[in-house]
Amino acid sequence: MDAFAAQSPALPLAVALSGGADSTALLLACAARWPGQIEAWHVHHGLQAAADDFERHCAALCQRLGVPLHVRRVDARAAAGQSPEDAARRHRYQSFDALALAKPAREAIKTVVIAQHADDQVETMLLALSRGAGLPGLAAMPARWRRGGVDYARPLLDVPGAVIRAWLRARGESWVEDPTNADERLTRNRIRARLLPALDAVFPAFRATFARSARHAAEAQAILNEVAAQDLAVCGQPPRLKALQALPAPRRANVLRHWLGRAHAQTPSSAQLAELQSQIVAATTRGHRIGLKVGNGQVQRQGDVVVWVPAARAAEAVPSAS
Ligand SMILES: Nc1ncnc2c1ncn2[C@@H]1O[C@H](COP(=O)(O)OP(=O)(O)OP(=O)(O)O)[C@@H](O)[C@H]1O
Repeated sequence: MDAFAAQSPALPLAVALSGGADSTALLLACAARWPGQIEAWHVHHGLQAAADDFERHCAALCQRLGVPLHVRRVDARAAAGQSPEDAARRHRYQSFDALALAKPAREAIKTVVIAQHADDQVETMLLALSRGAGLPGLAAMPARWRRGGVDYARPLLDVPGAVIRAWLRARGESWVEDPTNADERLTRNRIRARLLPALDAVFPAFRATFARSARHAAEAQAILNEVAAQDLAVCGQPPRLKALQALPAPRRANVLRHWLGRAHAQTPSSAQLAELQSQIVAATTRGHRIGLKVGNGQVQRQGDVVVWVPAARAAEAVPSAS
């Protein structure tokens, strides 16, 4: 299991250690490969009774390996309308940001490694497909990205989960089993328990082929982002109505999505984008208004341009037309 064969990460490196099988294996592999250059980061979510077991396992493992362990405690309870997994992930990355900042520059961690594997990637793609996601969703999890001046990597992304567990067992290593993994009320767990065995039976190479599709989707999305940036430069910010009307429909959708995402952190649904497109195309005279609720605000026409205004200001200006 040489997860770093393709590219050596910048050191020193932190392993995001949950105490589960995958990150336990990743820590063991990293500590053997780069002794003295590794530390472990553990986030105590405080969500389940098992959280203390996870922390104890991490502490014992790190002590045995001589790896410094940094633990952060968070209250990762989900806000209204937020899934518990999303809340935990958000708190986790905020903790990683804080841990990355906690060091003086000369000792700064250069790379953080996360232990998601090939099965996790397939599950993420299937979840995206089930929601009718576009390319960004189908691209699933990137193998590398940058956040807060630190490189993040998922070196196990091509390794099947069963290979990781077999590797641990062969070494007599233990880990903590997350009790929620068996809970089939969670869609991801149903996918793991029911769909992956079926896929294995029909398409034995599905992990590799799905991963290839995810990479194709990520590459195609990168090109679409470039085209959108170029089109937005031509349309201006906020975009001019006439310039938007001159674009073919798929490129107009692409640039609108890009503009709303980058400039306003809003993600329109497919239905909203289709409605916005028809309002833009129909606005051929000065008198035509545009008004459509998107996220927590509204897209409106202001003279020659299209703007997005937050809900409070939208209410003052134009009555909602959506
Ligand atoms: N509490 C945590 N503290 C630090 N890192 C975490 C924590 N939870 C998850 N991670 C990191 O994020 C990755 C994905 O988390 P996820 O919850 O999807 O998997 P997991 O089942 O906990 O994985 P693992 O088998 O490694 O524990 C983990 O492999 C680990 O690298």
